[in-house]
Amino acid sequence: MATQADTKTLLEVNDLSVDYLAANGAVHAVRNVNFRLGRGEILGLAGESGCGKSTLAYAVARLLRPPAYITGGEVLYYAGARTDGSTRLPRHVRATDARGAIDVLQLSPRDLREFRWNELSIVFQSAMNALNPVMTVGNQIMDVLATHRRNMKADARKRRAAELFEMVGIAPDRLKSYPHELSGGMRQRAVIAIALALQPELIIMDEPTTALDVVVQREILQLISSLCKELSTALIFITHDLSLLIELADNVAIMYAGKMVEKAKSSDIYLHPRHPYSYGLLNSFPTLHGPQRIMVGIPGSPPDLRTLAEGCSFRDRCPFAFESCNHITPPLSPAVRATPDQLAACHLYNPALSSPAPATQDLASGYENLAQRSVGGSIE
Ligand SMILES: Nc1ncnc2c1ncn2[C@@H]1O[C@H](COP(=O)(O)OP(=O)(O)OP(=O)(O)O)[C@@H](O)[C@H]1O
Repeated sequence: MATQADTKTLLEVNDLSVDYLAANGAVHAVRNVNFRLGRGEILGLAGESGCGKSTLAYAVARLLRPPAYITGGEVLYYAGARTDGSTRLPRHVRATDARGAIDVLQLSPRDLREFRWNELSIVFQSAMNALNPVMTVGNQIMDVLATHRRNMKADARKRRAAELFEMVGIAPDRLKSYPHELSGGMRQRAVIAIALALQPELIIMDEPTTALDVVVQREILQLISSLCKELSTALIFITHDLSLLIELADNVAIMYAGKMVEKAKSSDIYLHPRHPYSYGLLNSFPTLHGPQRIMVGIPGSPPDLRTLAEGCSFRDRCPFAFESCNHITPPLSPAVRATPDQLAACHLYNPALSSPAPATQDLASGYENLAQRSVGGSIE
């Protein structure tokens, strides 16, 4: 748990759970998730569709609406002073608990607004289509500044808008353009400029580039990650492009059935994924660099999130599942000694239940055997 002395932690999520209360039963979309995000850290969230990535990201920003309900846990935010010594939150919002944290889930609606605008920016999947079509993009940026930086004079707002456009690689004379006069890539860059306008400490991006072609997607994501590095802004981002995620994020968290099943440095996940699901996911994408692997998809599909029992949720699709996986839920914990920061929720790394821990090659062989059995028509 972070303490006041731990100045590197920006966000700490403890035991967070979210349900969607649907007519046919509660969907347990996020289940007891724990993670910590450092200042300026880029964390990529990956996992198949429906595994709870967006729900987790929106829960952290407290953006969920019914039928979604946060059923447990806490989201702690360590505001701290910025590198320039300033702090933007009003004094009463900064009021901290003994650990020096703001409990985001307990903020009043007014304080939450202050928190969101000053500390956090969110870029949604279709953000570039959410720009106001009857207002120039320049005026949209200046509007944000006028509303939230009341002391800023009109000239300074103009200068700041031009500076932001330059930062995201658009010529400042395009500030006079209306959204329809900009290409998709430029509109997305304008959205990023707006997200950066108030110098947030944390940006959350949910598939920010899905509507763009792959070349522009890559450019935009590279721009986002280099700006975050330059400005020491922390970023949580979700994209289906796992190879890009690994390239741009410092750390990657893999989600499955509402749980975080692996979290590690990008390079560790890439070179030696520990959780069989992470291995399967990585292997579903062709890679240009790094170790050659035979591509084998993960058989089956994710479980119904309304009827989850104890045990590992991945067991029915896992080539390595054994007895304990059926009834003991594996905790997210260090997998092997060589990479202590690499956490995996898998019994294969628990010496009390299974030994020895598998190497990446063993994971590969397990999937290959499964594929061969499947081709031979003998898969159970
Ligand atoms: N309004 C809703 N009512 C009921 N269930 C929902 C609702 N919204 C999402 N869910 C369910 O919650 C689970 C998690 O969804 P979520 O969108 O967070 O996953 P995701 O990993 O972000 O998926 P994607 O990559 O497709 O965006 C899914 O099973 C989904 O069907």
